[in-house]
Amino acid sequence: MSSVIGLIVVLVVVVVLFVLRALHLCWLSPLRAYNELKRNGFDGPPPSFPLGNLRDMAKKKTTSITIKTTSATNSMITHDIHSSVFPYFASWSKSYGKVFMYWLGTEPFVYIAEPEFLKQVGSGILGKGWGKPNVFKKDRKPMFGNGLVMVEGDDWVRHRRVITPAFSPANLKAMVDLMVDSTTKMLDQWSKLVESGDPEIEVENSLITTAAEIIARTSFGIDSDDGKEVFDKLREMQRMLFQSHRMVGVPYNKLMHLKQTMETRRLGKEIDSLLESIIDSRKASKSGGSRQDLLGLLMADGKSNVNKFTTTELVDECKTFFFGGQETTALALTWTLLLLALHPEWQRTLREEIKQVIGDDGHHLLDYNTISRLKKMGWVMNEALRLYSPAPNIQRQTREEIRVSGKTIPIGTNLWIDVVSMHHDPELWGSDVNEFKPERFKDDVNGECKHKMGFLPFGFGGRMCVGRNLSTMEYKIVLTLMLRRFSFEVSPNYSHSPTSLLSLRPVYELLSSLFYLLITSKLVFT
Ligand code: HEM
Repeated sequence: MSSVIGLIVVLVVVVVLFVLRALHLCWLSPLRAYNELKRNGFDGPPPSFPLGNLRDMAKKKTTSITIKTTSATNSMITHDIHSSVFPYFASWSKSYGKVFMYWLGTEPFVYIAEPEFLKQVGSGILGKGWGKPNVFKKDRKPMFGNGLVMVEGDDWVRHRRVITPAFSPANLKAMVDLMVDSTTKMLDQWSKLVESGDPEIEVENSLITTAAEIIARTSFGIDSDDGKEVFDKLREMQRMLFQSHRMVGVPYNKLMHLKQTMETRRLGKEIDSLLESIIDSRKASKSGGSRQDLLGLLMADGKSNVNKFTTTELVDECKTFFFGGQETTALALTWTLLLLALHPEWQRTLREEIKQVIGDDGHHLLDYNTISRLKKMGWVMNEALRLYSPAPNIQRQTREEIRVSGKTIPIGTNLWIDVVSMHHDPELWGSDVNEFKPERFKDDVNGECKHKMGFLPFGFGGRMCVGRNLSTMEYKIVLTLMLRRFSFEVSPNYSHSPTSLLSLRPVYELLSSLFYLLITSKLVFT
């Protein structure tokens, strides 16, 4: 009898504790954050409990897709994309300005599309002083774990110190031949398509596959088959994690999407064990961790044990680079091809530059130093990254109280920096903001943006993208090889509907692997 009473008491205590915790999580803590931000002058759309502003966001997104999806008539393709990629932010900005508060479930976010405000928020904060929103860290754990994108504090310093040398000029130079090799393989397949009389190419998919192969070979020294399995599973996971109906920020949302949560966990475990076996076979191989590619540097013990990565850390970094290393660069190239297809005069300009700098007879080798002389291609890359930034937003969490323009941002506040908005703001770029004009970058690395923090394709401060030199080199090599062999037009089958699925992609929803940017290609050099 007494044991039954004991059990009941334990159960009651557990239930009471659960209810108290849920109350704290769902009600008291958000309410305190809301009041604190309000007191400090942050306004925004009124949240409802427990969805915050999610319902309104979903509604605005659906309306924008119905309205904005356009067919491929060139004149109908607009680069004025902010209101279709982030319709809720575009709409709220009209009422609350460029800095306001909004809610993902019970998680408050300060939205920032004002470069001067961002400059002041970031001044004096070192890379290790920034946090990443806990809500995303938890949600995206199977994808990035505690890799460089998510890690914080002294651990971030340690990871960044070990990883940075992998992108040294000497290491980048050694990657050129592998990049040329993988790209040539892709272009030979394109040639076959053109010769078969079906010149329509699924550009995004082609480029993602090639970029994936490049990162697998250059950073991990593994062949494309091993890499492909990891990439396929990572993409599947991305599709699950970023489906729009998920309710990130709503307490216990994983219980509402149990099947999806279990599936994501399963994929995460499979990816981890695939990567562990790649790491193990690398350890067992003769060259082991002494190779100077990314995996070699991660595996090297360092002079002391201070820099040594645990197996879990190694796996998390591999996932981070497998994902970060291919998706963004491939999307930068995909968007560039769309822009060049719409602007044949720029295809001609770049071809002329390639001819002058590298030669067009195929005998001049592409190398690291020559590529850096492709200046106009650099302007085109910047302009493509401005109009269609593959990383459409940057997220942070404050780890100290910050005072800006008389407002206090409390510790633990989530920040959402809207890169697409800043890159499309006429107040920063002028009335031609939505036009493709690479010459903006001719004499100014910031494209004559009125504020230095208004152009952020690779992020800012100490946490700026560690792979930017690699991706610039890869971009120039792949584009050079493509332009030497093909010219591009927009296919009538292309539907312009850019969307944010972590990265900025050409089509709405990654429902299947068949949503690609379609471009008609013609062989120009035989
Ligand atoms: C066009 C190509 C690329 C774009 C637009 C891009 C964009 C970005 C942005 C905006 C950030 C800052 C994120 C933040 O502050 O939260 C970032 C960070 C990062 N990127 Fe890239 N990236 C590109 C290519 C690459 C490549 C090729 C790699 C790896 C091979 C890479 C690996 C990373 C990593 C590891 C970080 C985290 C750095 C840190 O927090 O210390 N990225 N990237």
